[in-house]
Amino acid sequence: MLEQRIQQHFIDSADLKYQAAQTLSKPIAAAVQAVLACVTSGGKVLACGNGGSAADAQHFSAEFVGRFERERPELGAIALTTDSSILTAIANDYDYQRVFSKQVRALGQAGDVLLALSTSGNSANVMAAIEAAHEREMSVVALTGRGGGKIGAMLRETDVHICVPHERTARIQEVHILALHCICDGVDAQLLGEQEPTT
Ligand SMILES: O=C(CO)[C@@H](O)[C@H](O)[C@H](O)[C@H](O)COP(=O)(O)O
Ligand SMILES: [Zn+2]
Repeated sequence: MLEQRIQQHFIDSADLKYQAAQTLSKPIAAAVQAVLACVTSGGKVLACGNGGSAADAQHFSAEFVGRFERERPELGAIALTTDSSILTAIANDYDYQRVFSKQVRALGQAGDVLLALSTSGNSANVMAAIEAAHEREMSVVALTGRGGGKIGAMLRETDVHICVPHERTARIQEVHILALHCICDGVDAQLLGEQEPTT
C-alpha cells in the first residue's frame, strides 16, 4: 500500500516532467538568456520564495556563486531568504510581506534579475518583491504554478514566466528545481560551450 503510494508519486512527477518539457523549454530558454545578459554585464540575481521555494532560491544561488557541474568564473546571486536578522527585523518592525521587497530595494540595481518563486503565484511577499524589482528596473524571472496566480498578472512583457501546468505544490516544486538546474546548465553551456559535464 505504502509502496504503491510512493510509486504513484514517482509516476505523477515523471508524467508532469514529460508534459512540461514541451511547454516550459521556451520560457526556460528565455530565462537563460535573461540571466546570462544580466551576469555578463556585471549584474546579479536576487532570489526569493517561501518554504520549499526559499530552499530552491538558496540552492540556485549556491550553484551560481559556487558552481553547477563545470568550473567557470563565479556568477553573482544572492538568496534573500538567509539573513535571519534582516528577515526578523523587517517582519517584526513592518510586516512579513516586506521581507523581500526591502532587500530588493536595498540591493537591486537596474539590469539585475529577480528570481521569484511561488507555487501558488499568490505569496504577498514575493509579489511585493516583484513590484520593488520593477521599480529598480530589474527584470523578473518568475517560477509559478496553478495558472500563475496574481504574479502571472503582474509580470511585464520583458519578464519571463515559467508556469508549471499543475495544481499540487509538491509536483510544482519538483519541476521548479528541474527548471533551475536547466537555467544553470544553459548559462554554463552559453559561457563554456556545449560539451557534456563530467561530474
Ligand atoms: O515545501 C512546501 C510544500 O511542499 C512548503 O514549505 C511550501 O513551500 C510553503 O507552504 C510555502 O509557503 C508555499 O508558498 P507558495 O509556493 O504558494 O508561494
Ligand atoms: Zn516541499
